[in-house]
Amino acid sequence: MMAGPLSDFRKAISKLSRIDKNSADAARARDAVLTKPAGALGQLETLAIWLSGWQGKHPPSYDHPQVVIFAANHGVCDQGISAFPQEVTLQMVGNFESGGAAINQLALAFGASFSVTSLELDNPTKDFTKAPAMDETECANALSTGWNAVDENTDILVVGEMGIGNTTVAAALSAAIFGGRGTDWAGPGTGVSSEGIQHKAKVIDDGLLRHKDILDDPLKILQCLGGREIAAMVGSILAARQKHIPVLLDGFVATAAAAVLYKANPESLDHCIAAHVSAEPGHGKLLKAIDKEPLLSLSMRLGEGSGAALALGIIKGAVATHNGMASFADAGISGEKAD
Ligand SMILES: Cc1cc2ncn([C@H]3O[C@H](COP(=O)(O)O)[C@@H](O)[C@H]3O)c2cc1C
Ligand SMILES: O=C(O)c1cccnc1
Repeated sequence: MMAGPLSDFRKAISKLSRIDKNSADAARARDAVLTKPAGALGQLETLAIWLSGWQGKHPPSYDHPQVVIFAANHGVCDQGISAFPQEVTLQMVGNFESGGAAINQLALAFGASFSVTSLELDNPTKDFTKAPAMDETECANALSTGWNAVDENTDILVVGEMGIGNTTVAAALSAAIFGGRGTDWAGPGTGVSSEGIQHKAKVIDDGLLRHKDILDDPLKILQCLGGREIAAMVGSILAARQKHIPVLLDGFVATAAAAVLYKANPESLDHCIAAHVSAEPGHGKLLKAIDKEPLLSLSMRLGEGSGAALALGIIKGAVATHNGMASFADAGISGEKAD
């Protein structure tokens, strides 16, 4: 094993916690006796069983849902790859702090705690077409920030981001991890034109070429082509795994963070559900590559954890029905007729 700033994270990825089969079995057994035809609550049933297994307890809980979002700036914005200027990242952090963003309202609607963590907004990462975006220590620090943001008593975690330029970064990571060129993964993001998308694709190709020698190492891909908020999301998803906390994945950018872990160890996302598929065209493709079916498809394309926060409502419904419904025996209702 390579020593160095990233080695603790490499170790964590190679020693993942496992699902608690006893809790999942207990949930499956209770699900089978609830007052409904078998399977009639569809994915709400499988979600309750999945939650129990990954929370490592039965019944599953929805007492402390947590939304964590991370904000950072990207040197690759110098290449003119976003419809918005970089200062919007800081301005939106102000909006998150005063409760005015979409994610604030969604977290509030589903009773989740909310925090935003800024990662050196006045010190963008390096332009990945010219140099590694981060050095190993910077990348490890961002991973640690994400790791430490996850509360011990969280029962379901949403991770999200704010960082002008980060759909270009997510597309570069996707291409580095799963192959293809910039045109396969670049999309409009905040709203660049079709020429803008072509330009993004070229910038991504330049980055892939510059870093061609490290493309077999997912954490080096993160360091060279990623960003601080994306590394922080990687750290949070990994911390959640070690703390037995299931995770809802958001859009293209959050899923690109998750894909770094998938590339390192495909089992590392078993505690994660894809909450939605974003309208950003690369996202559906990326979900297929990590073998995840999204719960929702609502043409959202915001980031901030917004699609994942919306899916908290589904998780809340799954826990409420699983934990609160009567069994056939309790309610004195006749079971299914024998053939
Ligand atoms: C006002 C505003 C609020 C946002 N909230 C999330 N994003 C999203 O858009 C950005 C990525 O798009 P691109 O790669 O095209 O820059 C990220 O900050 C992402 O979180 C926003 C973008 C804007 C402009
Ligand atoms: O799907 C996303 O994560 C996304 C899409 C557009 C802009 N920002 C984020």
